[in-house]
Amino acid sequence: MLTLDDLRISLGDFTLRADATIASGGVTALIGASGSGKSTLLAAIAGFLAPVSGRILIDERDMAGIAPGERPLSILFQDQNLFPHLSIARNVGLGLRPDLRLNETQVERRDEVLRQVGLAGLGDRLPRDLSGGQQSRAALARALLRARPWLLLDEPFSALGPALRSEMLDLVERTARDEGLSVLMVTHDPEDAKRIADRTAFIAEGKLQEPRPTADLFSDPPNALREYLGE
Ligand SMILES: Nc1ncnc2c1ncn2[C@@H]1O[C@H](COP(=O)(O)OP(=O)(O)OP(=O)(O)O)[C@@H](O)[C@H]1O
Repeated sequence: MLTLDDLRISLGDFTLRADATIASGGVTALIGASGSGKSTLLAAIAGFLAPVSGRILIDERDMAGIAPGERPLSILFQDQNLFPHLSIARNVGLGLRPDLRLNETQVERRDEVLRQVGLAGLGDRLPRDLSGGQQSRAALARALLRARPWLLLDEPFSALGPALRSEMLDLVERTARDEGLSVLMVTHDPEDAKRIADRTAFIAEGKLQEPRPTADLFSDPPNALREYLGE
């Protein structure tokens, strides 16, 4: 469980408040307009931005003072997920060992995850020799190998066309379920949430609302969400 306990985060003039609980397991979407604070909230959960007040607890452990790399999560961004000078196999292997000294079992595990995301046989290529969708798959493979209980997605697939984006979302959902991960996914697109999110939390007017089952939220949206959806 991810608990945002009376949390207040500031970035310049912008302040976001969050007092909500995000259940473990499955996919939770964070939806809101551009500039509503979705990335800011993810940055705080990942440890890149210290809260002004309040607490972030992951599985009951207070994250205060815990460095980003030590938190029980992986995060994928839209850009800069892969090192351009390292092969795909090496980029992905970093998820297991930052010094890349993989033993035989780890090499097998790496190759298994490459297969799982549909990149078998492409490990020797450099990122620039893969398509955008394949690069997204490699970044996802590395996050999967890190095997942290939470996976945070900050619109990593938004540069992909609609068909590829849906394919990646389905892959995330499937692998997250197979691996027992909890996913927190930022999106500005209600269709992404409806596609894979069990629960959706809406951010508006500087505040995160408590997550609700996705179908319920969209069938009976609060006023601010209705406005956002243009209904
Ligand atoms: N480095 C910064 N300094 C000051 N204010 C910032 C900074 N980065 C973002 N902001 C402001 O913080 C607010 C929240 O931004 P954030 O990027 O979290 O929104 P978002 O919901 O993720 O938007 P988008 O969907 O466009 O990515 C915005 O009003 C933005 O202008």
